[in-house]
Amino acid sequence: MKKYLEIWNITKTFPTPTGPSVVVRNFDLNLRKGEFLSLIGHSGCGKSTVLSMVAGLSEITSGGIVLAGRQIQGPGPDRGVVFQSPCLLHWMTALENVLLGVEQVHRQKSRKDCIEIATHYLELVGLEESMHKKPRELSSGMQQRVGLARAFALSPKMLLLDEPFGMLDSLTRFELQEVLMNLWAEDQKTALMVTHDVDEALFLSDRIAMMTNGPGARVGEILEVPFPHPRDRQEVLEDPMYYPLRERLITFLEGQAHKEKPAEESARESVPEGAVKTGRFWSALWKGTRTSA
Ligand SMILES: Nc1ncnc2c1ncn2[C@@H]1O[C@H](COP(=O)(O)OP(=O)(O)OP(=O)(O)O)[C@@H](O)[C@H]1O
Repeated sequence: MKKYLEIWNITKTFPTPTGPSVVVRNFDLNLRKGEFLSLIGHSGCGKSTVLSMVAGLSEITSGGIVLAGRQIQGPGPDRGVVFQSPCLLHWMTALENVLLGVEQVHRQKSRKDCIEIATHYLELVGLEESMHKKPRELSSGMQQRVGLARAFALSPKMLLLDEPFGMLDSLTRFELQEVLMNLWAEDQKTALMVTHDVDEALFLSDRIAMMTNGPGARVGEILEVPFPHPRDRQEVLEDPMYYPLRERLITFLEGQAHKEKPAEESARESVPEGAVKTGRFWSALWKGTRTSA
């Protein structure tokens, strides 16, 4: 496989009052150009930590990350990041929020051209009627559409999505999964997404990397998702491969839930106050067929 993103043997240690806490250890993962890969695992295993190292927002303790042949050494416009909350500037309209990044990335382009780019992506996410509204006039789903448009409009080399629909209700989440799929179909951006939702991962991804539980988490297994693009949700759900693939994900995660931590690591694991994550994943998993946090 030709590697576009190479996460090579990374370890991340956080200092804590009771000693260093190793969140991920010897973590390897490669993505090819244009691939959509989801990272799935239990709450607190280190998914967001990995994503923020790729975003350049968190330092790597050891190992390295290379994107398109260049080592990542900090944040940069070559990576568009979408978080759970879009964090829009409240005094600017949707268009101005998108334009801000576009003008910074395309400094050589005229304002008119930049407006065209921003408008194009806002139209793609279905906000042609609302692009002159301010965030407070938009629903949370519409705000996240602006967040997606903003990330794609930067023309980044890759997209990093950290539970982008985690705060939305199911119907809005489905709608936005379609929006993301359409954006991705137009641009074929290499994408790394963190999610708790196995159905979301199966609908959107080419591959799903399953993380072991921390401390010292790494990729335990990788699942190929064979459904052809463009995908239609109903067709995906009716595909005879769908439930066996879903079962494989759940079996892996269930296996991790029952695995004991190595005594040495258990003793060293320390969760600082305020950084504790809840066990939302598993309570949600067994409450219904859908597995989202
Ligand atoms: N700045 C920090 N200092 C110390 N420990 C941290 C810090 N940030 C994260 N951690 C710890 O690292 C571990 C992994 O956190 P992370 O947010 O990456 O997990 P996650 O898999 O994304 O969880 P969730 O699915 O609940 O969002 C957790 O135990 C967390 O408490």
